Amino acid sequence: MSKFSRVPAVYFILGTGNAGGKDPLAVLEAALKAGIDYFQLREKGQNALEGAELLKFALDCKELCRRYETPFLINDDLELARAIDADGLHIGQDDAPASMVRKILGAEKLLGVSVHSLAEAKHAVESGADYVGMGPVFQTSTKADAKAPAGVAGIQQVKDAYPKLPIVGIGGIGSENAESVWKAGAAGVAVISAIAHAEDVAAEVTALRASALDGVGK
Ligand SMILES: Cc1ncc(COP(=O)(O)OP(=O)(O)O)c(N)n1
Ligand SMILES: Cc1ncsc1CCOP(=O)(O)O
Ligand SMILES: [Mg+2]
Repeated sequence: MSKFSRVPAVYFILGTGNAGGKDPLAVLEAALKAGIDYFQLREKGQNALEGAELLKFALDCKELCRRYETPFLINDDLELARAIDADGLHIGQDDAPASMVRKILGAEKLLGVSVHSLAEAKHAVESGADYVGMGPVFQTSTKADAKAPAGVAGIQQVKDAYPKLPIVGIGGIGSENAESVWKAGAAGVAVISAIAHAEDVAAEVTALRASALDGVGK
C-alpha cells in the first residue's frame, strides 16, 4: 500500500480508555467497516495498557486495519511503531524532533506532526511531515492537557501557505460541527469521542464523510 493511497479525511483515533465501556476492538472494527480513512492508536491515561498487553492490543488493531486496508498509525511511541511495523507515527511538539523521527522511521512510513502555528507547520514540513494535525479546534474533554480551543483560523493560514500539505483538524469535532473545518481547508478531521461514543458508530462515520463532501473547502 503506497503511503499516499488515501487522504486522511475521516481519521479515527482510539485508545482503550476512549471506548466508553464498549469493546475497543469492536468499536474499531465498526468504524473500519463504515469506511474510516486512517486509524491512530493513542493509548494514554490512567489505565493505559503497557508492555506485552499494549503490544498485543496494537497487533490486534494492526490486523484489523490490514483487513480493511486502512493505514494504521501509532501515537507518540516510535519504538512501538517500529516493533509492529505500523504504517506510521503521529508526534506532537513535546515528542522527539520530527527530523530525527523521520530518519529512524524511514521515508516510506507516514509521519504526522501536531502544529499550532504557521511557524510550527513550516518546521514540520521541513522535517519531513506527511501531514499536520491542528487543534484543538473546539472544546474537548478527551485530552487532559489540551490547549484552549483555537477555532479554524490557523488551519486556514497554514492552508494558504502550504496548499498541498494535508491538514487534519482535531478536537471536539463531530459530524454536526465539522463543516467549518472543511471550509477552512482541512483535508481531514481527526475524531475520538464523536465516533467512539456514538450510539451508532457507522452512522457517525458516514455523517462525517457526508459533511466532507458537502464542505466548500475540500
Ligand atoms: C491527527 C492528530 N493530530 C493531533 C494530535 C495530538 O497530538 P499531541 O499534540 O502530541 O497530543 P497527544 O495526542 O499525544 O496527547 C493527534 N494525536 N493526532
Ligand atoms: C488528541 C487531541 N489533540 C488535540 S484535541 C485531542 C482530543 C480529541 O478528542 P475528541 O475528538 O474526543 O475531542
Ligand atoms: Mg503526542
